[in-house]
Amino acid sequence: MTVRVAVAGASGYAGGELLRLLLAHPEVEIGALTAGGNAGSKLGQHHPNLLPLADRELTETTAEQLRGHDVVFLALPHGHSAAIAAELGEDVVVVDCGADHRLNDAEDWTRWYGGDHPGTWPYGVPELPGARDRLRGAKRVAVAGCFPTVSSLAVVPALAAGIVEPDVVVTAITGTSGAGRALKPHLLSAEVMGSASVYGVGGAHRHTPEMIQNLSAAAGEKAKVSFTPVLAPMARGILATCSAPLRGGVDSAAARKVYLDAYGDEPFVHVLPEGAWPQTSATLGANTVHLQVTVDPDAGRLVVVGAEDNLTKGTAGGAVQCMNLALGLPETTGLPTAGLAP
Ligand SMILES: NC(=O)C1=CN([C@@H]2O[C@H](COP(=O)(O)OP(=O)(O)OC[C@H]3O[C@@H](n4cnc5c(N)ncnc54)[C@H](OP(=O)(O)O)[C@@H]3O)[C@@H](O)[C@H]2O)C=CC1
Ligand SMILES: CC(=O)N[C@@H](CCC(=O)OP(=O)(O)O)C(=O)O
Repeated sequence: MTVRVAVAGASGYAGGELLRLLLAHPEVEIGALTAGGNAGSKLGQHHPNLLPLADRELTETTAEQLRGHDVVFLALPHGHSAAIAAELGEDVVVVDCGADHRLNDAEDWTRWYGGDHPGTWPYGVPELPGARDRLRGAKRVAVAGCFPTVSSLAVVPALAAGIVEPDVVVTAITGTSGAGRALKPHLLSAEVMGSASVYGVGGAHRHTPEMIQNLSAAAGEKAKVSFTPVLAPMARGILATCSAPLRGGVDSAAARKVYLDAYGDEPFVHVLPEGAWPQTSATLGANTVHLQVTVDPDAGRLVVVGAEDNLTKGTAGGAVQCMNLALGLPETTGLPTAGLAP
């Protein structure tokens, strides 16, 4: 089976990571690569690491360029995917790395992103309850946000098992590539190096409703989420520390069993051996989430720590995993589980 694939937004960080993974995918042939203002330039100018594609020219992001492929990945800023997808036809698999089709609730969309809700597509975290069935054979996929991917995977098993209250605190340290590669003063090296800073504090980050959506579905009731992102001087990686009040007398061993039962058969979500704690470096470039769970008996809280590479499992790896499911390929095809550490 040869799957012809196009990538829109190929000059960006998510597009570059998609291409790195697609180059190693045995069933994929890489077709059109498109961009915005950088259309007309060579891919190698933007991603010198992608040597086999260095001489490929970036074209304009139009439906005309993207048509004629089996799969189209959209790695564009929010708000661009609905119009392009509508022009591509129903038989093409469209995998959207942006936020446009993640939220179920039209009011949530308007509140957090503005404008009319572009509609909801199957949600691209296969390991969440019921998601895999919706992704198999899907023609449209909404890849999850990077923070919701790791924090939902960290908390959903406990909520589904009813061992915690649906009142969750998430503090997640992130590298700067999460913000994309467009120039922004607060991401200059002089601002970021040697410093850690918070942003989107007090429930102001747009990933909060996406987390609430995932956690409420697992809990069977409306969940509360207090989310604080922390920018750290690293290029890639997210380390999310999540906690929630315990229900009943759950100890660390019982909590650990909940997670091993939930993820024991998952190829990409790994519960670390007892006493080992996740570190971002172990997940870099890998389509993995590393988790560890414990109970803080004095605080009466469950504490779960998760690590991922925001560009791999948090975007492009998750996107390729969903493409595999949509096409009926083995879900793990072409996806690394070995990270780049140190
Ligand atoms: N970075 C991350 O960790 C994650 C990103 N995502 C999502 O992936 C998408 C891409 O993000 P990211 O790669 O980080 O962003 P970048 O800013 O790095 O890349 C954006 C890409 O979109 C292109 N582009 C920008 N404006 C337009 C336009 N008007 N028309 C056509 N193409 C355009 C850019 O082309 P040009 O170079 O020509 O400007 C570039 O190729 C976003 O929706 C983001 O939210 C999701 C999860 C995590
Ligand atoms: C460091 C940094 O700025 N990170 C981004 C991550 C968002 C992201 O990449 O996800 P979306 O697909 O929802 O845009 C942020 O916090 O907005």
